[in-house]
Amino acid sequence: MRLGGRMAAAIEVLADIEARKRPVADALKDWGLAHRFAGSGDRAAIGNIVYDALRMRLSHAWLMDDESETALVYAVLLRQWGFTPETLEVELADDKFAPAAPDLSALQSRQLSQAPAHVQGDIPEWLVSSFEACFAEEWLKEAQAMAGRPTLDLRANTLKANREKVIKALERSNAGATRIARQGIRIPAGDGASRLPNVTAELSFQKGWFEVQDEGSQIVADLVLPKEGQQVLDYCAGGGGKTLALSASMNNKGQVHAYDADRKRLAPIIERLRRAGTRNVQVHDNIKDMDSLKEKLDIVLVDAPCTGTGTWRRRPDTKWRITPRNIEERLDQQQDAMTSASAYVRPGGTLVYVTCSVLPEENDRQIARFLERNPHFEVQSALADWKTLFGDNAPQPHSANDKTLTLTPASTDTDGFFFCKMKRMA
Ligand SMILES: C[S@@+](CC[C@H](N)C(=O)[O-])C[C@H]1O[C@@H](n2cnc3c(N)ncnc32)[C@H](O)[C@@H]1O
Repeated sequence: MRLGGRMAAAIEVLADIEARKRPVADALKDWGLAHRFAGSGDRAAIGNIVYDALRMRLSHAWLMDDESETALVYAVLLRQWGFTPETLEVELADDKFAPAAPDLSALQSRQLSQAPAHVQGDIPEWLVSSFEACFAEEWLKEAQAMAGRPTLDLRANTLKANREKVIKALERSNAGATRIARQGIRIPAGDGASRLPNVTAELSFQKGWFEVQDEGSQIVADLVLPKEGQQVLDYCAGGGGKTLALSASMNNKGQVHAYDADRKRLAPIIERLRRAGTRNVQVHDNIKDMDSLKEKLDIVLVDAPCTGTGTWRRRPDTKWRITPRNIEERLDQQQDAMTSASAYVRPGGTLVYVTCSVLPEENDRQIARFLERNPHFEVQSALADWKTLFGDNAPQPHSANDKTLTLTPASTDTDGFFFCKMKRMA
C-alpha cells in the first residue's frame, strides 16, 4: 500500500472507533482481518497514524478547524510526520486511494499558543484542575508529554539472564539500557511509519530472558525493595507484571503471594511464571486461602485499579472516554483494595500503594483518606529510597511532600505512576 491507501484505512479505523466506542487495538485488528492483503508494514503504519491522531486529537482538530477523521489524519502527516503541504501533495499526486485533502487554510494561519490551554495540552478540559493540582505551573508541559509516542521497554529477568546479555541478543532492535530502572532496556519509539520490533517472537523472550514492561512499572517494583527471604503479597497481581519483577529481585528466595479478585486477569500469570523460571511465587485465586497470612507479611503491594491516565500514550482513546464518574468508581475500589490488603501487613511491615494514574484524586488524596481511617499506618519517604537506588543523577519524579512519588513521561520519561510506601506502626 502507498501512503494514500494507508491514510484512507486510518480514517476508516478512526471512524469505527468513534462510532462504536471501541478500543483502538480491537478496531485495528478487525481492519486487518477484513483486509488480509495488507502487509505487516502497512498495518504498523496505519496503527501509527491512528494512535498519533488520537494522542493529539484536540490540538489537531483546533489547528485544522475541523474535527473530521480526514482532518485528523492530514494533521498527523503535517504536524507529526514531517510532511509539508507541498511534499504531501507530491506524495499523494497519483495515488488513487488517497483521501481528498481537507481545507488547510486554518492550519496555515493558526498558532497553537492561541488555543485554550487544555487544547494545547491535548487533555479533556475538566481535568485541567487535577493536572494543576498535581504539577502546578508544569502541568501543560506534563500534559503535552503524555501526547507523545511511548518507547518499548523491557526488563531483563535476572533469574535467567542479565541486562547486557539481553541487549546483545536484541542488537538488531537498537536496544539500550534505560536511565533509571536497574534492569530496564529500551527500544526507541521511532517516528513516522517506523515499526517496533516484535520482541516476543525472539528466542531470548521464549527462553525467559526478559519481560515486556514499561520502565515506570519496573521502577515502582524496584522501589518496593523486597529482601531475599521476605514474605510479600502482590494483592492486585493482574497478569503478574510486578509479581515477576518482585520474584526476580528476591532472587527466588522467600515467598511472593500473588492474588487478584479477577481470575481471568490472573490466568496468564501461570505461563509467565513458568517461562521466567520463578520458584518462589504462590498464586491465589480464592481470598479465603490467604486467611492464615493475615498480619504476617513483611510487604503488601496494592497495584490498585485506576483510570490509567498515566498510560494515555499507549491507550490514547481512553483519554477521551474518561468521565468524572469513572474516577468516582475507581476511588471506592481503591479504598476497598487498600483496606483489605492492609490486613495482611505484620506490625512493622510495609504497605505499598501504586496506581498508573497521575490524578491526585486517586493518589495523595486516597492516601490521606486511608490514613484517616487507619492511623496505625505512617507514610515513609520514597524519595530517600529513590536516591539510594538510582543515584543523584537519575531523573527525578514529582513529589507533593518529599515522600510519595509521581512518575511521568515529562519528568522520568516513563508512563505515569504514583508510588507510596506506608509502615504499619502497631
Ligand atoms: C493495575 S491492575 C494490576 C496490574 C498488575 N499488577 C501488573 O503489574 O501487571 C489492577 C488489578 O486489581 C484487581 N483488583 C481490583 N479490585 C481488587 C480487589 N478489591 N482485590 C484484589 N484485586 C483487585 C483488578 O482485577 C486488576 O487486575
